Amino acid sequence: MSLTFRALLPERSFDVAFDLAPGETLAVLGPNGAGKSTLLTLVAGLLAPAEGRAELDGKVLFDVTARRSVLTEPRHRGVSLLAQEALLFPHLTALENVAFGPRSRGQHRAAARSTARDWLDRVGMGELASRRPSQLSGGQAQRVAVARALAADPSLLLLDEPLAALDVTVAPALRTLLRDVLADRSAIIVTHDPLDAFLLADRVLILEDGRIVEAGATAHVLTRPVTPFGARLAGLNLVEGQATPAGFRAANGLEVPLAEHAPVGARLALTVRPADVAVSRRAESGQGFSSVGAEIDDVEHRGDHVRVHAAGLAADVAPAAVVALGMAPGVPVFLGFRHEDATVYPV
Ligand SMILES: Nc1ncnc2c1ncn2[C@@H]1O[C@H](COP(=O)(O)OP(=O)(O)OP(=O)(O)O)[C@@H](O)[C@H]1O
Repeated sequence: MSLTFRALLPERSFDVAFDLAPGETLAVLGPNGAGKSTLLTLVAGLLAPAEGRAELDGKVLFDVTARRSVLTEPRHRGVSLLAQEALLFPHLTALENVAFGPRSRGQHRAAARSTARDWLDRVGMGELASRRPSQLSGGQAQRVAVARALAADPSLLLLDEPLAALDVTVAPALRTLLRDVLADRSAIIVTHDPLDAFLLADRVLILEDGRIVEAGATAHVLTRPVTPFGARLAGLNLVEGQATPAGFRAANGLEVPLAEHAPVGARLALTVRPADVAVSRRAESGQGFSSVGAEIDDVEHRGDHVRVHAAGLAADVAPAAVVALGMAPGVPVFLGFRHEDATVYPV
């Protein structure tokens, strides 16, 4: 199956277009209010765009212009939605919940129950098939919900933060299950968790204010982010700057020679891992090393290290170094890194 999607919804400042290749899993990320849920509900048919067109495997999901409005009913779209909460029918058993989809698509009772049993086995819930949702844990109920979504044999699976409501002890096993069922399936997963994007998605779409600000193969976005959100996702410092005759120069005064020529004035991005940024009390720029001076904005404890923020950069240092250098907000320091640890690329 393949999806083409373009939709405009001015009252939510939503204007998004993308395609999905057969078997591809797309992760949609972005800050709160970016339009992630809006995208899913438009595909699922719970919301109509002001304008746009979407096709799934040649079937029109919606086709809306100023003059006509074609909207396929949600249940005829070939799309299943897996939400944050399992949302099972409370009065039905796990088996009956999963059989509901095949049954309403016209399968006979026995065939629908057999399909349901197969899916419950696949998600590791075969033995609890006769339980009602109130007798299941959150993780077990979500497994049943996965089985229910897939038993309907959707062309496209939509996942809305499917692991967000689960305990951290249960989420990894369900993530593994999703990785397995998504492997050869077309899916769109909305998530706040970068790990879901790393482990489940082939491609990433980052939305901000109802627009796509970054898109590409997951590995590409994680190594060459161009937005602050993308950089946070990738766990990298992102410094924007431009090409000068001397190399890369950022607004904070940071200068780095360029390995490859870039036309003067070209917009560039520099990324460097916080673990590769060193903090010192004296300027140490020189051979193969650049630094920039600033007062510390914030010092944040993070498990086995401390993250120091200054000059728009984050540096991860050992707790002992924080004490030795007397690092605290307002203290002047220099943050620097070796050129070989930084990546500079055009934006
Ligand atoms: N039911 C609604 N009616 C009107 N506007 C809405 C409605 N739901 C969301 N919006 C608006 O649409 C925009 C996109 O919201 P949406 O819920 O799609 O964002 P999101 O990326 O899913 O956010 P979150 O991460 O908080 O779930 C926001 O400006 C929001 O205020």
